[in-house]
Amino acid sequence: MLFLHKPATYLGITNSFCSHSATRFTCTSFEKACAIRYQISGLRGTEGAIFLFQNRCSWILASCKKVLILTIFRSCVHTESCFVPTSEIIAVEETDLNKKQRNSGKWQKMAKLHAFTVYYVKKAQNHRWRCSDVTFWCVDEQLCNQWIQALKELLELQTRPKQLLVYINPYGGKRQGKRIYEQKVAPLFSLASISTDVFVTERANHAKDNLFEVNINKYDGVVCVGGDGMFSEVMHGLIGRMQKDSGIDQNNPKAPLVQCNIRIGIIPAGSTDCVCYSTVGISDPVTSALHIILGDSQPLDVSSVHHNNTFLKYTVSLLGYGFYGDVLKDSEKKRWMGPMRYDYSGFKTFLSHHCYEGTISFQPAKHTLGSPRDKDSCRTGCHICRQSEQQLAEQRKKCGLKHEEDEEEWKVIKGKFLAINAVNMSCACPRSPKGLSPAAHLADGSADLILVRKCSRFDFLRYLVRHTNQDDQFDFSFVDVYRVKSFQFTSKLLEDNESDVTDIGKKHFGQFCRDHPACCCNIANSTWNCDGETLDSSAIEVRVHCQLMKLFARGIEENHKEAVSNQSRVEQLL
Ligand SMILES: CCCCCCCCCCCCC/C=C/[C@@H](O)[C@H](CO)NC(=O)CCCCCCCCCCCCCCC
Ligand SMILES: Nc1ncnc2c1ncn2[C@@H]1O[C@H](COP(=O)(O)OP(=O)(O)OP(=O)(O)O)[C@@H](O)[C@H]1O
Ligand SMILES: [Ca+2]
Repeated sequence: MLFLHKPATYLGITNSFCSHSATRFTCTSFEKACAIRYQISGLRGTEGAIFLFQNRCSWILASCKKVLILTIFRSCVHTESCFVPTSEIIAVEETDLNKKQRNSGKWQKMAKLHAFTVYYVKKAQNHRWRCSDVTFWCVDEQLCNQWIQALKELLELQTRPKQLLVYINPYGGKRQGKRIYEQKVAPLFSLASISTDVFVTERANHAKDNLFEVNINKYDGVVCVGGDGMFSEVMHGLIGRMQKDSGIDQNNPKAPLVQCNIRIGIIPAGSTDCVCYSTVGISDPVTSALHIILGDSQPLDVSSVHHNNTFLKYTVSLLGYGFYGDVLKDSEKKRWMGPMRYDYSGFKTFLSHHCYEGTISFQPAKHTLGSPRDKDSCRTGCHICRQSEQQLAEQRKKCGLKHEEDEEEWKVIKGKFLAINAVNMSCACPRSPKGLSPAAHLADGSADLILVRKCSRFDFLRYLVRHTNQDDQFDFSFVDVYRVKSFQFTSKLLEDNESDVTDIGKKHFGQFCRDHPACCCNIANSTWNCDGETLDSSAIEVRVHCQLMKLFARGIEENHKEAVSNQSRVEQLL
C-alpha cells in the first residue's frame, strides 16, 4: 500500500513547475516508512505495504534531513489524503525534474533534484477509474533510487499481463474502436510496460479464425475492442481453440468442456456493451484498460447452445426468444443507424406485439444458494460465486473430466410467450442499469430463465419500464423467473410438424393464428438473440458451464466503505 497525504492547495512557487495533473510530494526516509509499514501490517489488505506519508501539519522528515523545500511545504494546508494499495499502482517512473528546473529561472540556484512519479488508479464516481499520478522528490539520489527500486519490486510481485493480443473491430458501435484504442488505451498499456500485438479486423469472424492459428501460449491475455458481438467472437475463438487442443467434441452437448485460462479484456466500443457493464459496473474504455493492467480476474459462466447434437453457439449474456430475438433481427438491417437501431427496432417490435407458442423444459439449479428474487446483487468477491467455485473444484477432484450423469428432475412449461430470456449475468447496460435479472450471478453455474407470458401491450410496457427504474420487474402475474442449470425449448410449430421447420417458418412468417383472430400469436417462429447474434433454430438445448472462462475484471465493487475505514485506522496510527 502506498499512503499519500495530499495538499488541498499548492503554494505559488510549487505551482510554477507543477503540471496540472501532477501533485508533488517530498520524499520521506525509507527506513521510517518501512517502520510504519511494519506497525500497521496487521490491517486487512496492507501486507507488503510501503508508505509515503506526512503528518497532519508538516512533512515528517525524521531521519531524512536532506529533503528539500521543507520551509515551503511547512506552510501548506493539507487535509485531504488518499490511500493507494500497491495492487492499484500502475507504474513507477524516474522523473527528470532538472530538465524542467533548467527551463525555469526561479529554480536555477537550487541543488540538483531527484524525483520519481507513481501512477496509480484513482477511483471516481459510478465505478469509473482514472490514472492519477504523484511525483516525489529529494536531493539525495540514493534515497530516490531506493524508493524506485522498492516500488518496482513490489510491482513485480503482482501477477500482471506483460504481453497481450489485441483485436479491434473498427465498425462496432459508433465506429470509434480504433480511435478509442489508440488514444485512450495504448498509452496506458505502454506506461504499464505491456507489449501488444494489435490486429484490426477486416471482416466478421476474422478474430475468431485468427485465434485458431495464433501461438496463443505467447500471450497473457486477449483484448477485444468492440461490443458484445466482438467479445462473443473472441470468446468463441478461445473456447473453441481450447476444446480443439484438448480433443473435446463441441457437438456433444454433454461433453464436459475444458476451462479457458487465458483471460479476455473488453475495451467497450460497441452499441450495448452489456458484458463489460455487467462485469465492471460501467462501460468506459479507460476503466477497462486499468482493470486489464492490474491483472484483475473474474470467472464467468458460459452456456452452450445445441440443436440435434450440433453445436450452435456459446452465450454469456442474453439468450432471448420472442421480443429480443425480433428486435435483433429487425435491427441487423439498420446497422447504419449505429446504437440507435435498437431503440428504433425496439419500438417497432413493441408495437407488433407478437407472442410465440412453445414448450420449455428446465432443470432447476439446486446447487446454488441464491434465488433470482434476492435483493442482493452479485458483487466483487461474491460469496455465492465463491461457493460454486469450491463445488466445481470438488467435483473435478471426484470425477476429473468425466461426465457425471445428471439425474435431476425436469420441469415442463407450455404456453404462449412474448419473451423467453435466459441470462447468465444481470445483463445490466446503460439502457438498463440493473439489467434483465438484477440478482443473477456472474459465476455461480446457473442462468436465470425469465418467461414473459402473453399479456396486453400496456402490461408489457409496464414490464419494460421496470428495467429502467428501481421497481421489481418480476412482480407481475404474467412473468415467471427460475434459476436453472440447463433448459430446452421447442416451438409449437416444430412440435406440430415433423417436416422441414425452416421452410414452414419462412412460408408462414407474418401470418397469425387463424383459429383465434383476436389472438396476437404468431404461428411462425421467432429467432434467438444469442449475445447479439441471431440463431434461427427453434429447438435448442442449453447447458450452463460454471466458470468456463475468465475476464480481466473484478465484478462490480461495493461502495468504498472498506477502503475508507482502513484509511482512518492508518491515520490513527500516524
Ligand atoms: C419505455 C422504455 C423501455 C426501455 C426498456 C429497455 C430495456 C433494455 C434491456 C436491455 C437488455 C440488454 C441485454 C443485452 C443484450 C446483448 O447481448 C445484445 C448484444 O449487445 N444487445 C441487444 O440485443 C440489444 C437489445 C436492445 C433492446 C432495446 C429494447 C428497447 C425497447 C424499447 C421499447 C419502447 C416502447 C415504447 C412504447 C411507447
Ligand atoms: N471488420 C469487420 N467488418 C465487419 N464486421 C465485423 C468486423 N469485425 C468484427 N465484425 C463483427 O461485427 C459484429 C458487431 O460488432 P460489435 O459487437 O463490436 O458492435 P455492435 O454490434 O455495435 O455492439 P453490441 O454487440 O454491443 O450491440 C460482431 O459480431 C463481429 O463479428
Ligand atoms: Ca450465472
